[in-house]
Amino acid sequence: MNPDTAAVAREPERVLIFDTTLRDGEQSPGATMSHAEKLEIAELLDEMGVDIIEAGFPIASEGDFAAVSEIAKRSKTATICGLARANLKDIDRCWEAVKHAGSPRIHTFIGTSPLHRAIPNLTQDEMADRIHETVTHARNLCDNVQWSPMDATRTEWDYLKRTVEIAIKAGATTINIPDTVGYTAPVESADLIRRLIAEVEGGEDVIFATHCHNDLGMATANSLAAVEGGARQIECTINGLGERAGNTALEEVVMAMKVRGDIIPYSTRIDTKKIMHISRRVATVAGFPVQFNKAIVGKNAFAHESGIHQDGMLKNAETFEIMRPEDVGLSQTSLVMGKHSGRAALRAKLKEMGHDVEGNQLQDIFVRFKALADRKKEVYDEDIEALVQAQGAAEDALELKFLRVICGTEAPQSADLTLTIDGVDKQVTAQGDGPVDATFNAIKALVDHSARLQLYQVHAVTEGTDAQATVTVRLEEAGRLASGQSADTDTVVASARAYIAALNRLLVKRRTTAEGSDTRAVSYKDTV
Ligand SMILES: CC(=O)SCCNC(=O)CCNC(=O)[C@H](O)C(C)(C)COP(=O)(O)OP(=O)(O)OC[C@H]1O[C@@H](n2cnc3c(N)ncnc32)[C@H](O)[C@@H]1OP(=O)(O)O
Ligand SMILES: CC(C)C(=O)C(=O)O
Ligand SMILES: [Mg+2]
Repeated sequence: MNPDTAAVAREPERVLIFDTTLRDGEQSPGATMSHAEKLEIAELLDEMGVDIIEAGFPIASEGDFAAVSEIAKRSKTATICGLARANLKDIDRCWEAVKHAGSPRIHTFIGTSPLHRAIPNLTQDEMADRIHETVTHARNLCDNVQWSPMDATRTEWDYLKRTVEIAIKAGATTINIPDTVGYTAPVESADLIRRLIAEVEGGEDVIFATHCHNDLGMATANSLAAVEGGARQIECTINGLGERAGNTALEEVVMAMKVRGDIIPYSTRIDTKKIMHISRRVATVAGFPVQFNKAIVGKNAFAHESGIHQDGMLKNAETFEIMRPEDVGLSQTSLVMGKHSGRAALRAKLKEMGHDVEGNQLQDIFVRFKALADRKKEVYDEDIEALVQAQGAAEDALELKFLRVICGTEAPQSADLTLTIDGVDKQVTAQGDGPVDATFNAIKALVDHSARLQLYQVHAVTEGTDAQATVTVRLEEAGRLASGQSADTDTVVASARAYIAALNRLLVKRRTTAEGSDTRAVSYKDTV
């Protein structure tokens, strides 16, 4: 008895996890992985507790052969499997690669449905003979042989039954039932496996496996239904990588069995805490980013933005989460700050960032946070820090009321500015060499001063074209330095606010200077 058959015989409720990220996953257009990347992913799969790793298709290329051989040599506990077509040359090549593993497996297949039988142009009898010959050959090389009738779910029942019986008699130890084109549905998936186990001669002596594709978005449901029908091996890939719409996602079936053990009472050997890391590695090396709302591993799978959800999460995480993020290897749930967030989440976020704010101060930051969130998709920690730092501007003598800048290829650029100066609105239009220069000239036109611009610095604090720009301005006047900082999705607005903040500080410094000898340094112009 090979180790996989023995494991299922020992524990009837055990489901073997067969990962084919490196074979079917790599067949996704553009997902090719390098030799070193394949070794890394195989090592992670082995450490995570995957039972069988389908490492490649050894006849396909020298590179595939080398990767499967090396993965076999390095394997620790996982069975290492290679794919082979229904011919002796493919099977020999496959065995040459997998034989180095502590536990090797040969997986051979042929398309049994009418559409697939037409490709090699074989009659049913000729194909039956081919299956007998190739599975016998594989079994003479290896005691762990998997056979797959490709496109099983579109194969006539009588012919499927006949071919499965031939494969079992020839020595196959696992019979995989592929839903190659993602055509089946859960009820049918369960019934097919149940019927095969009940009606196929020798059906109770082999492991039945399910290999689903996601063309109709039912791969996970179909795989779990097959298990319900008696399958004890699920074939899957990390992140659901694979041909067309992909294969069954490993993380989905494993977590479904873990979370809903009450109605899906099967177990796996997977260390689920390793899921997130391997998901990210596969996404990176395959160059296939995970969609944000992908179950289990998507960026938003444990993220909450709406105020009611965030409030509930802060009170009891179980209100809106059925899994603990730690169970899949995430450190914590993320409260995403955005236009749907409320005060409870903002207070918690500020506290996490070291700002214990309540009452009016919280309200003030909340109002500006909402205004920012209306203009920006996501408000990051750095954005909130910038809001906290910019607090207190309301008490300043100078306040930006309105700014419109005309800029583009035709110089000169001009700024139309209204400042509230000690409660009175003053307006001016000024020109300059670029939008920022025009804006600063407009400020100077309203607030006459002799301060020198010592520093003007712009940083995009977060990513994307809607990122907030943080602008820092430092002014120097009669040996006194004053800095201002502001953040806004509009760089020119942030520049104006930072300049005005620096001027406000300069005013305060001037007022607190004992002699008051340079009161002329900053004065307001009566421009209307
Ligand atoms: C559903 C699945 O995922 S099946 C696996 C699909 N994966 C891949 O195809 C990836 C690796 N494939 C390859 O690198 C290449 O296709 C190779 C090396 C296997 C074969 O390359 P080529 O010899 O140039 O053949 P080509 O790819 O053009 O056509 C496939 C051949 O395999 C035959 N074939 C396909 N499946 C089987 C099978 N299970 N058993 C026997 N022959 C098969 C086809 O009939 C065709 O044969 P023909 O050339 O005599 O008409
Ligand atoms: C090779 C087989 C098992 C396959 O990937 C499929 O049928 O989808
Ligand atoms: Mg497949």
